[in-house]
Order: sequence, then structure tokens, then C-alpha cells
Amino acid sequence: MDILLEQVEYRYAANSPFEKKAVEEVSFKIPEGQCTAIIGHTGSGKSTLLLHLNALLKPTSGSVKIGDRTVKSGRKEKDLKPIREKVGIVFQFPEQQLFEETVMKDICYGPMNFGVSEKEAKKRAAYWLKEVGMPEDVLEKSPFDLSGGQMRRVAIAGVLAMEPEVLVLDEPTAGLDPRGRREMMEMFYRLHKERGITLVLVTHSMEDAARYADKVVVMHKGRKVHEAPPRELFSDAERLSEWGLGIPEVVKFQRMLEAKSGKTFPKVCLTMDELAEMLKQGGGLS
Ligand SMILES: Nc1ncnc2c1ncn2[C@@H]1O[C@H](COP(=O)(O)OP(=O)(O)OP(=O)(O)O)[C@@H](O)[C@H]1O
Repeated sequence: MDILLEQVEYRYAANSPFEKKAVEEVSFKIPEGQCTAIIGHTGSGKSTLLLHLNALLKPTSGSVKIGDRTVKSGRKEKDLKPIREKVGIVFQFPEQQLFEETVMKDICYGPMNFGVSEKEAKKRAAYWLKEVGMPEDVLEKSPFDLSGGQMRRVAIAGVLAMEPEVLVLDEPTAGLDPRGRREMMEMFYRLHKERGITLVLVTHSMEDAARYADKVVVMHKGRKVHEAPPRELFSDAERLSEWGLGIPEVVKFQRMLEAKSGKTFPKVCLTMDELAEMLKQGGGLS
């Protein structure tokens, strides 16, 4: 299922004295089965945009096509549940949304809300808990007895248990230590690769955008200012500072090596592993 944004504009408190235009003239496609990263400085409109991906917000003008449904302003929408079921959003700090007495109940809440039977929801809970790297024996524990990182995994399992086709991640690794961040991103990437789940990654991390995305959309002051595969985007990394963004460490390191040797690598490396491999093969310097 593709998602297609066309000329999306969103104004908070539209037609009131407090009106605030958060997003304007944004068009791009989120292709099925790919990982699309949305990056941008604070306040650039990323979160507003992502709320459109499962119709939690409706554009004030323009349209969002989600599979075979088109959401646009001025039209009363029929049941939005099928959209919400297909597009799961993991919000920032999802662990703050846990509220049930047990992990099992928390994970089952979403699927049961979408009409899944209790028996099936419990089966899914056990399955997805394991998939997010948690032992089964926590199912009957209170989520509040778990560590912060574990609570986040439980909350994520709750979204995955709805078995969405598209998974939207809003800063999924915020607040985790470097190891926790890497483990969590690797988990999402594995799910994406093994199951073909479409990923939308809203992130401040240039490293994650470089490492995981097929395509990066850059937002700046409510507008889409660029859209490109990471290698292309980071080959002209200096432009990122115009949009208040940093250069990925690996790209900086590559630049430093190039400056030292006076030569240029044939391609921009997106990970340290890639850079190490290139150096191993004689540097690939031209
Ligand atoms: N509920 C709201 N009411 C009014 N204005 C809002 C509201 N939410 C966001 N805004 C404004 O809309 C603009 C875009 O905000 P948004 O949260 O979408 O940006 P963002 O790129 O996600 O930022 P961050 O990276 O900090 O999460 C900002 O100017 C913000 O102040």
C-alpha cells in the first residue's frame, strides 16, 4: 500500500486568531515496502505531517491517499478504522501511553479495539512480545515494573500486534542510550526487511536516515525542501546546514580522510562498515 501526499497544507486552529500554518504544499510518495525517512529541524512540520499518514489529521487543503482511500478537506470521512488499522504509529516515548495492569492487557488493547478476538489478541501478544526481544514471562507483569527500554518495547509490541502494513516511527529511539538505539533500529529494520512492512522514520538522527532509509524527505519551515536517496543527499552534505541539520559522522570522517589524502572516494559511504570495507579494498581512491 502506497501513501501519496499531494499539496498537503495544514493550519492549526484554522480560521481563528490563533491560526498557525504548520505544513504547506507538501507532496511526496511513501512507496510500499520501502523505508522513507523524514528529517528536519525542530518545528519544521514533521510531526504534523505524520499525523496525516493515518488520518489523525485531515489536510486543510490538498489530499492524502492512503491505499485506496483519499482523505481531503471539506469531505466527511466514513469509518477511518481501516486506515488506522493499516497504518500504525509509534509516537515519541510510547511507553508513556501504557496504562493497563499487565503487559498482556496492554498489548491486546489495540487489536481488540479493532475487533480482533481476545483469543487471537493473546496469541498475537505472545508472538509480538518475543519479536521485540522480550521474554514471555513478562506478559503477566505490570508494565510499570519494567525498565524504560522494556516498557518501550512493550508499547511497540502493542502497535505491531495490530499487524499494520505501514509502521510510522516518530523518533523511536529518543532518550535511549547508543546501544539501545542501535538495537531498537535494528529490530525495526529486520521487521521491515523480513516482512516487507513499509517504514516511515521521523528522525533527528542523520545516522539513522543514512543507514536505514531508501529515501529521505527533508522538511524545512513547513515545506518539503528536498527528497533524495541518502547517498545523493549526503553527497552534498554542506547543504544540510542551510536547513539546520548536521552532517552524519561517517560522512564527516570520509571528508577528513579525503582531505588528508587529497583524493576523493568514488562514492559517499553511509556507514562506518561501508567505509571500512572501502578502505580494506585499497581505499577505492581515485
Ligand atoms: N497543536 C498545535 N497548535 C498550534 N501550533 C502547533 C501545534 N503543534 C505544532 N504547532 C506548530 O506547527 C509547527 C510544526 O510543528 P511540528 O511539531 O509538526 O514540527 P516538528 O518538525 O515535528 O518538530 P519537532 O522536531 O520538535 O517534533 C511549529 O511551528 C509548531 O509550533
